[in-house]
Amino acid sequence: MIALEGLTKRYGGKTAVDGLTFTVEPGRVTGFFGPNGAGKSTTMRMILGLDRPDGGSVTVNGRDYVNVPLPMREVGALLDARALHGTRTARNHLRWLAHTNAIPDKRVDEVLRLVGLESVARKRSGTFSLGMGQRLGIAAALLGDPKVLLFDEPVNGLDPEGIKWIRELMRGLADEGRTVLVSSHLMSEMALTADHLVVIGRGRLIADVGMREFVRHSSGVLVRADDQELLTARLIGAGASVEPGPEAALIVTGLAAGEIGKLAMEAGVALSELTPQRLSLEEAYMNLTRDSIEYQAVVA
Ligand SMILES: Nc1ncnc2c1ncn2[C@@H]1O[C@H](COP(=O)(O)OP(=O)(O)OP(=O)(O)O)[C@@H](O)[C@H]1O
Repeated sequence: MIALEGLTKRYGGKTAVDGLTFTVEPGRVTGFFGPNGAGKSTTMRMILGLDRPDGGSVTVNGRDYVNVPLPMREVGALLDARALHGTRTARNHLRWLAHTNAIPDKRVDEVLRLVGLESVARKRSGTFSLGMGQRLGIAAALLGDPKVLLFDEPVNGLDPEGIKWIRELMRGLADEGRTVLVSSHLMSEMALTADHLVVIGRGRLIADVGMREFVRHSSGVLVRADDQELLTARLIGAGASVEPGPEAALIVTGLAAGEIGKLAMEAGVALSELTPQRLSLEEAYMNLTRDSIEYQAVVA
């Protein structure tokens, strides 16, 4: 488990991470979402002890990660797959990492097999494609057989086959009871993998929600009625959320179309439209983060 408590990081006058509190639970894939510059990488670096927080705390399995004697056995991380030293072979790169973390050499061949790099194990990593580099980075993360894994934007620049492979790998790791935190700004992709979502914007927590719940909230029903005021009151009384929709319609979330129809009938309200809508996950995510996007594109 990873636990953040009021975690804060400032760079000069800028607060990159602003009082973040959440936990990342084992046995599931937690998606860590936010627009560019939201503070995802900074948070991950603080989890790994690579950056010092200016406030708050973070623990991994109840301990301060900085004080862990053999860190690779505790936490595996893929931070920047492009930051590879190209002169070593893939196998030697991993052997060196294994050696410094008291991990037996045979584990190197195991992880090379696991990530499908056996046939290029003796090639210099500098000759690797982006996808192969990503696999090597993941092999390094898995080397110490850690219970906690962090992946920062792992699918960036990968082809569909590579993306599918990473998705299945993360799923498998979570199914083995490990804690998996994966950052992305691509909701549609991560929606296929994550069971749980933590969304941040401008360094602050925006949502900490189950994927299923997020999906449920991303759908609504468009309603037009002759007495929208009365219907709105009844809907809210029944626990629904009601927002203004296009052309004076209402968008209702939290109740199914059939339940809305029944409520309207009981209230004596005539409906002229009752249409279930489904926002794409990207749209739902945009709605969540709209106010926190730092650099909005200016449309000429
Ligand atoms: N070393 C640093 N010095 C100064 N500012 C930094 C540093 N690292 C990050 N920042 C700033 O902190 C903020 C958060 O950056 P961070 O890289 O954590 O965001 P992110 O969510 O990972 O974004 P992206 O998806 O673009 O990688 C940004 O405004 C960034 O410019």
